[in-house]
Amino acid sequence: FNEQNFIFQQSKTKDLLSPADLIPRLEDALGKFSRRDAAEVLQPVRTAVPLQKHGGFMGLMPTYMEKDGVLSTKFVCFYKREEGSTLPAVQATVVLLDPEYGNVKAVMDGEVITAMRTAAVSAISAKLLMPPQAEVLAILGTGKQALSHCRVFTEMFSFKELRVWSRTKEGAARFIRSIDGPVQGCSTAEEAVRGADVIVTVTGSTQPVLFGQWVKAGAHVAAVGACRPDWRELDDVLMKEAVVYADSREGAMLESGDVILSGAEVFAELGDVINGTKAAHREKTTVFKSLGMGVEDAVSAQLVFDRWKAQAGKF
Ligand SMILES: NC(=O)c1ccc[n+]([C@@H]2O[C@H](COP(=O)([O-])OP(=O)(O)OC[C@H]3O[C@@H](n4cnc5c(N)ncnc54)[C@H](O)[C@@H]3O)[C@@H](O)[C@H]2O)c1
Ligand SMILES: O=C(O)[C@@H]1CCCCN1
Repeated sequence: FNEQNFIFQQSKTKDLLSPADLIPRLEDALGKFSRRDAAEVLQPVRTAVPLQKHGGFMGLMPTYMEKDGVLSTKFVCFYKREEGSTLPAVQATVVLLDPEYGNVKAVMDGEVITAMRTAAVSAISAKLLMPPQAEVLAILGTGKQALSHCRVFTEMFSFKELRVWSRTKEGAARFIRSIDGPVQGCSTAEEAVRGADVIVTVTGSTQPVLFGQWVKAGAHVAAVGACRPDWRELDDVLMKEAVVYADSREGAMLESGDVILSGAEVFAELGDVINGTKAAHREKTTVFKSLGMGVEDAVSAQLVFDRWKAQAGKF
């Protein structure tokens, strides 16, 4: 393994991935995961190794899809960042292997994959769970995930109004400069979410930033941050009032402070809704608790690899 072509840097993954191509593959992968058929998807809950000295974790996210012949793992480091910090909260690398021989097929920058697949899965949750005729989208947080969610959600849906909130003025200003199209910067999270039909929480917060009393009945919340058992983004009121969906039930029970500490029940996985085995309660307030799964990285990395092979006329 020393051929340069097999290292996919950020610019390459960016060129080769698009939400339109990725979304059907992610829907298929979420459905397969929820069937718990070991020949379709083997994906243990992520192993998180604490990096105590640096306020972070290294997550290992292996996945094997026997029928599809896909074997991969992501290494992801994520950190609790203090206000004003300009360091990234998340850094990731995805390794794609040959399941028959165990050799490495490709090493890919994981930043674009993580940003796009996470936003695409949130968009799938909104497609399934948001109220009909949703008009207002609110995003809490203005980092990388906020930008990718904004891109994917505006590509997939036609909201009439987009609002954003950041804990810092600079964060909101940077976000507003980075995107095309109108967006309303809000000075409080409450102002951003009051009356919103869809709310995306993409902050590095470890305390609730979204409170049930602000959320319109019937709204859909895609909750993407707070991925440790003692970290929160949502309060108990919201967790208890909403119908809660997760990407992985086991993941949510082990990793999500919002689920564990509120005592809320996970009603279904997104894959159960895709498979038609659980209902999509669009008429109720819904929360999709996203923690991120290796199988999402596996199909994204495979897509990058397939597109590259097709372009390069390889094999
Ligand atoms: N579910 C998933 O699959 C998945 C994937 C990637 C990232 N994440 C999580 O999403 C979150 C955002 O990731 P990112 O890559 O966009 O990070 P980022 O560092 O680019 O952005 C983080 C944003 O959160 C804000 N923030 C940080 N602490 C806050 C606080 N205490 N209160 C309010 N806002 C705060 C920052 O100002 C910034 O706007 C992180 O929690 C990350 O762990 C989840
Ligand atoms: O699935 C992921 O890639 C992310 C990384 C950061 C923490 C939460 N999960």
